[in-house]
Amino acid sequence: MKLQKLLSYLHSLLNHEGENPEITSIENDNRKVKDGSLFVCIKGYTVDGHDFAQSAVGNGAAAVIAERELDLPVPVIVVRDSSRAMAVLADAFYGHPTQKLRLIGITGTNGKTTTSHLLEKIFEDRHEKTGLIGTMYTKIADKVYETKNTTPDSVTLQKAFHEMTEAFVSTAIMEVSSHALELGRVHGCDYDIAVFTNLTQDHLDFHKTMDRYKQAKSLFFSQLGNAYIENRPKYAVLNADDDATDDFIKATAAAVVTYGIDNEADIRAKDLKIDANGTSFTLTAGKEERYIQLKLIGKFSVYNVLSAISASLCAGNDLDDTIKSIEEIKGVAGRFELVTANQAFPVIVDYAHTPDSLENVLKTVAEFAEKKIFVIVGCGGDRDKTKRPIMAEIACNLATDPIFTSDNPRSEDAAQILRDMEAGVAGKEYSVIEDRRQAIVHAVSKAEEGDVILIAGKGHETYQLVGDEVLHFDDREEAEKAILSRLGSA
Ligand SMILES: CC(=O)N[C@H]1[C@@H](OP(=O)(O)OP(=O)(O)OC[C@H]2O[C@@H](n3ccc(=O)[nH]c3=O)[C@H](O)[C@@H]2O)O[C@H](CO)[C@@H](O)[C@@H]1O[C@H](C)C(=O)N[C@@H](C)C(=O)N[C@H](CCC(=O)O)C(=O)O
Ligand SMILES: Nc1ncnc2c1ncn2[C@@H]1O[C@H](COP(=O)(O)OP(=O)(O)OP(=O)(O)O)[C@@H](O)[C@H]1O
Ligand SMILES: N[C@H](CCC[C@H](N)C(=O)O)C(=O)O
Ligand SMILES: [Mg+2]
Repeated sequence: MKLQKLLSYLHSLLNHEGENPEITSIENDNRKVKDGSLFVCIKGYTVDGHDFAQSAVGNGAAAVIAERELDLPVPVIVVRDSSRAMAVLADAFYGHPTQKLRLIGITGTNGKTTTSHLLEKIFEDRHEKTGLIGTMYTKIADKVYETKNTTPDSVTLQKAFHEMTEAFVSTAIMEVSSHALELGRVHGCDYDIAVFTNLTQDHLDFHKTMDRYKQAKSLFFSQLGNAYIENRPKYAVLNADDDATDDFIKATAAAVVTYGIDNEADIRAKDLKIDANGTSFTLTAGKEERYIQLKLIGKFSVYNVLSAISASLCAGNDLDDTIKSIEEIKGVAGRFELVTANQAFPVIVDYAHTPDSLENVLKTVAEFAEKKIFVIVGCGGDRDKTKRPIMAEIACNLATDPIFTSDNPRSEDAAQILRDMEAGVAGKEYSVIEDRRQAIVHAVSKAEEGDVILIAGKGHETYQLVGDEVLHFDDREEAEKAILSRLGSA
């Protein structure tokens, strides 16, 4: 696409006329620039992309988008906010791909990955080709790509959508993080259905206050279509049991569908029965009523199922087909995943890394644990420090044997993170075993029939981030090794 054509999408009052090279790609990393790239300079949290503009030109950049004038031998287009300009340009460069897809976005503190996988199953059972973008990976039809962020930057995102349209994907499902909303990564995405799971504490290192965190989430609903087009309805699917929903109802012009358990809702679950093998409940959807039996465990799973059913109905799917798909789902990797190696007690690996998710998952474990509950839990480095003492307190209140350990210390000192956790539990009973492998071995060696071990925080992760190193580490593998070693030496 020609530079001038691309720039016309910025709708800028400033005159950008001038040279008009052919643009071959949009890049914000000078190391990815090739001949004809448009290089976008982004002032990041670590470095300033403007410092790499010269090198980008050296690598072949045909033009540069920047937030200030730069002395370069190629056209430099100055914009107010280069991240936002990048989103506009990426959407245009890739031919507005989300207008050609049914796009379902999911935001909320917990449950995004789980809900996205429930929806993926529902649409795949309808024989649709699907795309999925989220924490675990980006999946385009049958191809799976590694991802760095839950919601990637706008260029990576639009490129993925473009590839989806080329692969005849009809429904794309994606997690929309609050960081992405705040930083404009999803500008240009034309969502058809926007789902809200819940809002509880996390990411205060980034958003500073819960109110600002809520405002970031609110952007998702306020940016959802503000026109009423026949045959192109827009839906906001909201959790009636979460206080933030009232604000999102006010923020959106889209049709609102609510789901819930405790409060009145369009799609509601009642008579929940939860045990170690699954969960059952009665669903009401308007005048329809169905008995549903899930292999998924816990009240929080029912919320994810309700939001997925609601989104599916908004997409026009049949209720009974949707329920059939949901009832078949065994689980999502690293979410309440059982490690079984013939041991006498359940060992569960779960991705709870926020106060609310830890509380939910421990309360669920308490519903079927007959004796002790061991929880192995840590808190990530370079992340919200204020959640550390709270998570430690929840672990001590809801488990008999809490063990604090490391979870991706990143640039921080692992021992200091543990001290931050301990600040919340003075006088309570707990152990500290910094080495996560040893913490798992310890719990496995102590547990007996009737006990439950919960290994929280890393779920599907296959690494431990220590400093700049990515060390292979998988809770599921470690638990299995520890169990086999105990059984072998018994
Ligand atoms: C705080 C944050 O969101 N950071 C994101 C940001 O990184 P940054 O600001 O540090 O970038 P930077 O390294 O300063 O670079 C600035 C610019 O210079 C460019 N550069 C940099 C170096 C170089 O040699 N050449 C070069 O051109 C970079 O490409 C970039 O355009 O831009 C990067 C590229 O898009 C992101 O990968 C990175 O996410 C980091 C990895 C991250 O950890 N983000 C977390 C906080 C996050 O976004 N999490 C949410 C999910 C949270 C949840 O729901 O649980 C997510 O959506 O992933
Ligand atoms: N609806 C829910 N409400 C509260 N907690 C939940 C809910 N769904 C899942 N959880 C808990 O949160 C953990 C993370 O779930 P999931 O990965 O689906 O969330 P996420 O929103 O994608 O998280 P992230 O933002 O880190 O990607 C689960 O392992 C479980 O402990
Ligand atoms: N998306 C979350 C994942 C946290 C996972 C946990 N293991 C940690 O490292 O804190 C984050 O980046 O904050
Ligand atoms: Mg996720």
